[in-house]
Amino acid sequence: MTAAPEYLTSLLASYAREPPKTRPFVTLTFAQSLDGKIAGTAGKQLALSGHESLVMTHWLRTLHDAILVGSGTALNDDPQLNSALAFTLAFLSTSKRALDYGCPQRAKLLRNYALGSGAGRQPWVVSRRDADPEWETRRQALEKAGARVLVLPAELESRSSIAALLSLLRTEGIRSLMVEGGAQIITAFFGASDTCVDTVLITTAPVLIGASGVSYKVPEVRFTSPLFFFSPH
Ligand SMILES: NC(=O)C1=CN([C@@H]2O[C@H](COP(=O)(O)OP(=O)(O)OC[C@H]3O[C@@H](n4cnc5c(N)ncnc54)[C@H](OP(=O)(O)O)[C@@H]3O)[C@@H](O)[C@H]2O)C=CC1
Ligand SMILES: Nc1nc(O)c(N)c(N[C@@H]2O[C@H](COP(=O)(O)O)[C@@H](O)[C@H]2O)n1
Repeated sequence: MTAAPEYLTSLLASYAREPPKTRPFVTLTFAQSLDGKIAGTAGKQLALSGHESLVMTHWLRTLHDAILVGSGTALNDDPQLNSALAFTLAFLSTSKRALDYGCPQRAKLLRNYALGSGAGRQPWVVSRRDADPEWETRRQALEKAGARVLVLPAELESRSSIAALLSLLRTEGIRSLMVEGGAQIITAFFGASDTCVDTVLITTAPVLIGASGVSYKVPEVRFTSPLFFFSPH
């Protein structure tokens, strides 16, 4: 397929407009089981999406300026976040733990970038500055390995972490953001007090995982954006 499917381009048609001044357009999208689990016991990565859904996810990656995952997902899954179809740009997290993601032998995002073959763009890591001297050492190591570390500016510290993060990304020229997870990040976006999600797209797989699986929460149902479910998987 050489062009994105019409159902996705029409879903995201409004993203062609100028995004809000304080944030990019945001698509929250992930795959879950019938009992609402996004991963197995102890975070075991699960292939919940089937072929059709993965094609959709890869197209979605090409239709956004950037992809966000939490440091938990980055460290647990070591994802590629690229696409069989085009380039993507990735963010990892908003905190210090993500600075552990600095070993190019292990980190697929850094390896993709280092290959310079068009397989991936430079990963960005968003972090809060930390007084611990170790923070600076880890920042330098991660940048040496090929990432760009963005530090949340002090003036944004008083805002909720999601609003501050989105504001920073907008300032950096990101007009559309695809948020893939994991559980804490999904919960934080569902729970953010400011409206910050434009589209929610959930793939539901016809499987049950059980109580030991990883699940997200919807802290309060104040969410007004339309929900889309992708069931054929
Ligand atoms: N099925 C699917 O579609 C997907 C499944 N997954 C699964 O999800 C699991 C990982 O989920 P989880 O462990 O919850 O990790 P997350 O990927 O949600 O990352 C959690 C980390 O993100 C940072 N974070 C969380 N909330 C905020 C916030 N409000 N502001 C700033 N930073 C925040 C923190 O980083 P720090 O600790 O560094 O401060 C936190 O530890 C994995 O098992 C993975 O396989 C992941 C993506 C998609
Ligand atoms: N759409 C979707 N379906 C699933 O079944 C999944 N497990 C995920 N996980 C997300 O995709 C990342 C892995 O991507 P790569 O294949 O390495 O590019 C993983 O980290 C989750 O963000 N997504």
